[in-house]
Amino acid sequence: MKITFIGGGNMAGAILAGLARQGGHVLQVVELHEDKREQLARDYGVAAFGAAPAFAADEVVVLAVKPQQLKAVCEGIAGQLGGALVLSIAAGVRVDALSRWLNGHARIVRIMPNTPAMVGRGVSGVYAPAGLAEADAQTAATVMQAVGDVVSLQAETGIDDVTAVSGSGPAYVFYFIEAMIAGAVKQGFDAATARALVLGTFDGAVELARQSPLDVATLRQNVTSKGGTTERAIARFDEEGVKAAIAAGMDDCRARSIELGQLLSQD
Ligand SMILES: NC(=O)C1=CN([C@@H]2O[C@H](COP(=O)(O)OP(=O)(O)OC[C@H]3O[C@@H](n4cnc5c(N)ncnc54)[C@H](OP(=O)(O)O)[C@@H]3O)[C@@H](O)[C@H]2O)C=CC1
Ligand SMILES: O=C(O)[C@@H]1CCC=N1
Repeated sequence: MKITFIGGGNMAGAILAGLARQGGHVLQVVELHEDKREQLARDYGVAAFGAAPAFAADEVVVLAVKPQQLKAVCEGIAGQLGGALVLSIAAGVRVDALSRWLNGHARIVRIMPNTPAMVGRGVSGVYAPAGLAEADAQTAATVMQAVGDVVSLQAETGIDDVTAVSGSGPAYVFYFIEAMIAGAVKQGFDAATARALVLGTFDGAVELARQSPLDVATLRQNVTSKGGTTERAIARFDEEGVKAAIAAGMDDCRARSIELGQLLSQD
């Protein structure tokens, strides 16, 4: 497949890394910054341009700029799309706006990926509008399956939901990891040992949750001896409202996705 990314930032780089590792694709990127173009060409062997080339109907164009930049980008490439399949990974911006900015183009799929795509462990929500050819929906899923798991979404609002869970989710996990590393350093460990202890704990706990027939609440209870040490830690987390704060943060994330859609999909 010939796949061109418009925007060569964090998320495009993560997906390109996964696609390059899979091999078998012609990969291109259009990116404003020369240093990023050079790095992407060096790291993943992609052809990197400062301006969009002309596309053809058997190509895939991935819109990977910030939502606020999308209208200008779409209007800039509308005349040279050549009927290509367009995948948008931008938060918020809806298919109807994309189609309008792309002169009525209808081959559009929305995707909400996440950065673990970089190591082939991404999770993506994919929304293909009703009326889109099944083959196009399948192509979008196939591109994202190259870098991880794919969840098909029946409604466009599902993109907002996925954003709050897995799209932004890696940041929540890194936030928790940061907090635990800081806590380990406070216990007296040097930074490298703290990192090894914490990442090892995350790896092991996730793998155990995957492999165990038990649900995660039971796995947590199994660590928590009556009258023991974990009980104290969890009691403090509950007292401080950690679970409620996480749920509220996810609600706010989803609300921002909807808000971005409303703000940016109007023109
Ligand atoms: N980061 C993430 O974890 C995720 C991001 N997304 C979505 O992916 C999209 C990209 O996000 P992210 O990679 O983080 O953003 P970045 O800002 O890292 O990447 C976008 C890149 O595109 C460049 N750019 C801007 N305008 C153009 C243009 N006209 N032509 C070519 N390149 C251009 C930007 O330059 P400049 O910096 O100068 O503007 C920047 O280098 C967003 O819409 C976001 O919602 C979705 C899921 C997860
Ligand atoms: O923070 C953002 O807006 C993007 C979308 C999902 C993850 N990063």
